[in-house]
Formats: sequence, structure tokens, C-alpha cells
Amino acid sequence: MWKRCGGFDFVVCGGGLSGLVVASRLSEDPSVSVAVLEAGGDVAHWPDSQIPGFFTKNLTKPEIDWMFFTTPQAHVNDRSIYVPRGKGIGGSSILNFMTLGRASTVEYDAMEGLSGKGWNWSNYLKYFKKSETFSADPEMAAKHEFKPDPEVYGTKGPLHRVLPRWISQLHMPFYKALHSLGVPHQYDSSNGHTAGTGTGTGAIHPHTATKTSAVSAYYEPAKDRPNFTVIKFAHVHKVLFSRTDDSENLVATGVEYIQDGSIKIVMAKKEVILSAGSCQTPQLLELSGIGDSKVLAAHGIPVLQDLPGVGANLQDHLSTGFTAEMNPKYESMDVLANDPMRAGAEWQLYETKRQGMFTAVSSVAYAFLPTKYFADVEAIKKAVEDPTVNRDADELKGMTKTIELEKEWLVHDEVPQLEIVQVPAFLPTAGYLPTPGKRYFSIFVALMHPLSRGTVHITSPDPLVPPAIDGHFLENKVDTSLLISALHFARKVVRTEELKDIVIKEVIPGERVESDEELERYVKNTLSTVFHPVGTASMLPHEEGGVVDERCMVYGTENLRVVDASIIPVQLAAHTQATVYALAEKAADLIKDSLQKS
Ligand SMILES: Cc1cc2nc3c(=O)[nH]c(=O)nc-3n(C[C@H](O)[C@H](O)[C@H](O)COP(=O)(O)OP(=O)(O)OC[C@H]3O[C@@H](n4cnc5c(N)ncnc54)[C@H](O)[C@@H]3O)c2cc1C
Repeated sequence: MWKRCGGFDFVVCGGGLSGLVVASRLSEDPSVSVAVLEAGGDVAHWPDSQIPGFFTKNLTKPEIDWMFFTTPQAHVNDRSIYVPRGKGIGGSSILNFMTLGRASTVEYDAMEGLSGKGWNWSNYLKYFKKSETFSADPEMAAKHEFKPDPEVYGTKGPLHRVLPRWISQLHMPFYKALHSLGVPHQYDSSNGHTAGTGTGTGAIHPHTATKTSAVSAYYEPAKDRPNFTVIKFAHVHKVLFSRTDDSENLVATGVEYIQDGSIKIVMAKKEVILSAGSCQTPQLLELSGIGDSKVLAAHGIPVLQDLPGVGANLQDHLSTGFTAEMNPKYESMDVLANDPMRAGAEWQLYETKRQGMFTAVSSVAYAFLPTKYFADVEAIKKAVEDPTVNRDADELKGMTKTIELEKEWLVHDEVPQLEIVQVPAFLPTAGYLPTPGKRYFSIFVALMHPLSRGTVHITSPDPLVPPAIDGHFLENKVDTSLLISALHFARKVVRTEELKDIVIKEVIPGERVESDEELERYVKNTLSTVFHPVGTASMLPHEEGGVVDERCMVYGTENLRVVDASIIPVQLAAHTQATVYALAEKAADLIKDSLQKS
């Protein structure tokens, strides 16, 4: 059964982080009507999604998590790796772990070279500030070597960003351990200089100590505007186009979606904007006839626009962990899982005073490390020169350029290759369980610029069949060797004098896992992503395999844009959400500008 709904000026597909930013900003103009179609429902007010300390609790709940898995990964022992993605209003901003961080000026400025004018640090900084209101308790900041530079923070933006109220007592010893190994400290790493240790911040409300997200920041203020409509449980199938002449660009006229078992159509008078995220935006493009003609032909989808870059260039941060048993005289968040009395007291503290462990993300003790701090730069230089280490990417020259850029960054003093985070608890690691009653000191290690490139493509013309996510993880040997070096480094960290009283013994991977070969096996058995996929609808030149231009417009179309993490052409050494908020803010301004000119 088909139903046709009325038209809107803008139809936004996906009510996640970017979709809500764009829709909310466009609807600031009362003369413009905006509809957001979101496949999920209202999830932001589930009690567990509001409380920072419950940050992992909603994973694998099908109402809120799409729960994708990669295809079996050939270089990771054929494991299918979990790819959580937020479902429902707010998208992954509801499911995420709240960390808000920025990459280095070098990385943002390099994006301008790849993507086009304006996508540089100075504009990102402008939109970081526009999106946020920052606050930090001065005493807490001083205690944790954090000296926020007021010049780089927003004071009037909708998203609250804070230094959490509870910070583990292991934070400072971790820093000291790293400093003893020659790692410098950044008193404020939001200024574009990130190499070294640096205290992190989170998307948390300063007064209520509850999570802030695209819902609290962008949806709540807009939801009562008469020109702002959100259509829930609306699973978009495809974009509809008109084209009078084959030589002309496609004109998006609306979208088809399914809701309550009926197929419906909503018309777009001005533009359609895809904001379904890095896994589902390429799926929507392909289902709409825009993508690699070979992929579309395999599923009998007529090719409206041949763009081989759709679904290519997938990149994600790759992680593994290192865990040590800790002296029980130190506090760890393990008590929340294995000490009901203590967990109850912490809960009481949160409920009555908004204090304690539940107010916090697991850690704000970060270090972002360029190669020279944790690996042998000369060996890495040699390894990247090996012509066999990259997949042939000739038809996607833009993607090859991003790999070349990352090769330069591998030996750059300002661009981090590794994120290491002190986690004051047992770090969930595939194949390992904590011993009840013990306390743990863990180090999360994540590769920031993997050279391997993956794909996301449809496997069926049926929009309800999930896309195939093939990360090609660790296909490039340099990625594996950097992770092995990272584990050697984590081991050095826990063996420093500074942590002598804290760490009792290494438990994962365990001291017997010592040689590079043994560590490689461990990496393959435990590798996870950090849930930061980008690149699958890259903003790159058309002739180089790009999908969107510098205005976020899909090549070969008049009025179809992509605004979400998928347009970021190269992975950055930072958790993605702050960048995606800024990117969506900038895209909203671009669209407003083009409205004024039309
Ligand atoms: C578990 C997890 C933890 C994370 N932790 C952090 C963190 O601590 N810090 C950080 O910086 N980043 C984190 N991230 C990443 C960050 O949340 C994402 O980078 C960001 O939300 C991406 O925004 P987006 O708009 O591209 O996609 P999303 O926010 O995922 O939005 C996409 C939306 O589109 C909807 N959708 C998809 N397909 C359709 C369709 N066919 N029809 C209608 N709607 C559709 C989805 O339901 C979703 O609401 C995390 C992500 C996850 C999943």
C-alpha cells in the first residue's frame, strides 16, 4: 500500500547526530519547513541512556542499537567484529560514550587539501565553538593538570561539554608514568596541539550530571517549532529523482520510506539530505541508484549516477587492550560491577547529590602519541615504503591520496598515531573475564590512522537487509605492527616506577605473551573497532572517486547532500563526535547560504 505525505522544503534522512544538527539549524528560519525521517523511536529518555556511568548499558539493545557486525575479517582470524550504531532520535549520540575531543590542526588543515576550501582548522574551530558550551570546575581542572584556554571553547552553544565531576585517582599516576617515558603534557589539547598526555572532557550537563546529546542540544529546542517535523519509525528506502534529460543532473524530489508496514513517500521541495551515518548513508545512495555501477548491477538496481567512491574508503580506529591487576587499596570502577554494597552507595550518591562514579565517563586520562613515542620510526618508514602493503586503489585516486597523507603522518611529530587511555576497571577484552573481587588498571590502546581501507555495500535490493561492512582490518601490515608496538609500550608504562605501588601484575595479554608473533596473535584475537567509522561517502574531487563536493552535494545531483560522518575523507586522531557536530553546523550554514542566494 502506498501513501503520499505532504511536502517539506528539506527532507533529512536519519535523525541522528548530524541529522538533528542540520534540521534544527535550518528550522531556525520559520519560513523553511524541515522533516526528519528516523528509523527508530524516542530513546533519549530511557533512564540508562541519561546516566554517564551507564555508558555501555544500551549496547546490543535492538531498540537503540542497529547491532551490525562486519563480514568475517580475513586478517583478524575471520572474526566478525561488532559495529554498534545508534538507532532512534539522537542516533549514535545517544549510544555513545560521551568523550568530546578534537584532532590536531595539522589533520584538519590537511582535510582542506583533500576536500576543498573551508574545511580547515580555523573553520572547524569556529563550529566547535558554535556547537558547545564549556565549563570546568577550576579546582578539579588544576588537580588534573588541565588549563583550559578560553579562546578555544564555546560559551553559548547548545551542547554542554564539561570536565567530569569524578575523576579516578589513577589519572595523575598514569600521566606521571608516561612523562617518565618522555611523553610531553598538553595543558589543553583542544587547541589543536594534541601530541602528549591531556585531560579529556565529556558531553555531560554541568548541573544535572546527565548525558548531553544531539537530542538535548538540537532536538529539544526545535521540536515545538511548527516548521520542524520528526517522523519516527520511518525507515527510508531510497531517494526519488526526476531528470528530464540524461545529460542533466538528477533532481531529488522526495524519499520513499516504510512506516507501520506501509510504503510512504514524502516530497522535498528544495533538498534531500542524507544523514544516516557511515554505514547506512552508502546503503541509501546505492538503493537510490547512486554508486559503483558494478555493485548496483549485481543487485539489479538501475544506475542513475556511477560513483565508485560510494561505500569505499571505510576507516575506523582499531583497538585492543592491556589489563593489570591492581593493588586493592586504590579505587577502581570495578566496584560498580562486583561490589553490590558499594555500587548501591555510589548510586545513592548519584541520585541524591549528583556526585561519584556515576557522574563520569570511565576515564579522562588520555595520551595521543605520534609514532616516535611508542614505536621505531625508522622501521615504520621502511615498512610503509614496501609497495605490497597497500591494496590497489587506482580507480579511487582520492582514497590513495588519503593513504599517502597518512603515510606522511606516520612520521610526523604533531600527528598522533596512537591513543592510549587509562581505564580504572577491567577493560572488556574478547576471550577474557575479570576475577570477581579483583580490581584492575587497564590501558585502552587505539590506532588512530589505520592504512587499511574497507567497504560498506548493499548485499540485497531489500532496504531492510543490513549492508555488508568489510573493514579489511589489519590488511595493511603496518597497522598490525603499530598495534604490537603499542602493546610493548603499554607494558613499559605499567612497569614504570610511578605505577609500582599501583600495579600488582599484568593479566592481559599476560607476561608470557612476549614476542611480536605472540602479540600479533593476541591482537588478532582481541581487535575491536572504536565505533568511529568515516569515509564511505568521502568529500573528495569527483574525478578522484569522491562522493560529495565541498558543499556536501552528491556529484551528479542538483539537490541531494550528505551531512554525516561518512563525508570525512580521512580518519582523525580524535573521537569523532565533536568533529561531526562541527561538520554538521558548517553544513547547515552552507545550506542556509545557498538558500539566500537562490
Ligand atoms: C557505542 C558508541 C560509542 C561512541 N563513543 C563515542 C565517544 O565517546 N566520543 C565520540 O566522539 N564519538 C563516539 N562515538 C561516535 C559518534 O557517536 C559518531 O561518530 C556520531 O554519532 C556519528 O554521527 P552521524 O550523524 O554520522 O551518525 P548517527 O549519529 O549514527 O546517526 C545516524 C542516524 O540515521 C538513522 N538511520 C540509519 N539508516 C536509516 C534509514 N534507512 N532510515 C531512517 N533513519 C536511518 C539511524 O537510526 C541514526 O539515528 C561512538 C559511537 C558509538 C556507536
